[in-house]
Amino acid sequence: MTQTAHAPRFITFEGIDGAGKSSQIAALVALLEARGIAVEQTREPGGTPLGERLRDVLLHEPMHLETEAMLMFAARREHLAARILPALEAGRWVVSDRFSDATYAYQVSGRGLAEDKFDALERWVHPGFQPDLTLLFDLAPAVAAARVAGTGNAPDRFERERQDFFERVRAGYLARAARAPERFRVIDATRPPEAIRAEIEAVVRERWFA
Ligand SMILES: Nc1ncnc2c1ncn2[C@@H]1O[C@H](COP(=O)(O)OP(=O)(O)OP(=O)(O)O)[C@@H](O)[C@H]1O
Ligand SMILES: Cc1cn([C@H]2C[C@H](O)[C@@H](COP(=O)(O)O)O2)c(=O)[nH]c1=O
Repeated sequence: MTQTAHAPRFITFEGIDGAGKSSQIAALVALLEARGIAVEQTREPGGTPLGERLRDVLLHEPMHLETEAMLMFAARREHLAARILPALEAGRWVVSDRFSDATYAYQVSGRGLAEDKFDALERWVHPGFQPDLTLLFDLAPAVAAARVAGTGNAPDRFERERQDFFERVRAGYLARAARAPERFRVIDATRPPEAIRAEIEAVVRERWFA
């Protein structure tokens, strides 16, 4: 396995559905690996065998909002225990497509989960632990929806939500980013992929390789 001289970092990608995270995650992982850094690429909900089963339920079965929030955090608890924390302890960087900011944006802001219930779950599942860097892909829901439609894939339970839902999710993400500006980098996701890739490379270089 590749060894790294750098302290391992936990980097997350966030944004509404269709924001364009997937290909940028692959580019960042390739960039880090080219520097000799061992990287664990993962996603939420998911990232473990149990988490992937919960993902299937979460993306396709209708359920009560609090059930949805608790299942997101149940999958996350498993993800932390089985994947994220062991990787960081072993010196590997972790790049995750979504983490708890998604629960804040989708369940609290999007669906109206009580904020104190979110806070309690977050404190329970990962007290004092947050990503080192969160790249928030920001764009108008109409643009993101056109991208999702363009993939030709059958939309899941979240992707079928209306535009006003995604307006609230977007606002929730931006509010959370404003409360932790040192952790977040808000990316203008309307730009061409190459411009976004260059910005992410610059952010990572400035923070850890300058
Ligand atoms: N910067 C971009 N400009 C235009 N189209 C893009 C851009 N980035 C990605 N796309 C296209 O938009 C679609 C969605 O991209 P992608 O799957 O990367 O989004 P995502 O954020 O991972 O979505 P989800 O959260 O729904 O999985 C894909 O067809 C992709 O090719
Ligand atoms: C972690 C997390 C995710 N979601 C939603 C957001 C997306 O619509 C799906 C995951 O699909 P993706 O293709 O991997 O983006 O789940 C959520 O509502 N709450 C969460 O905590």
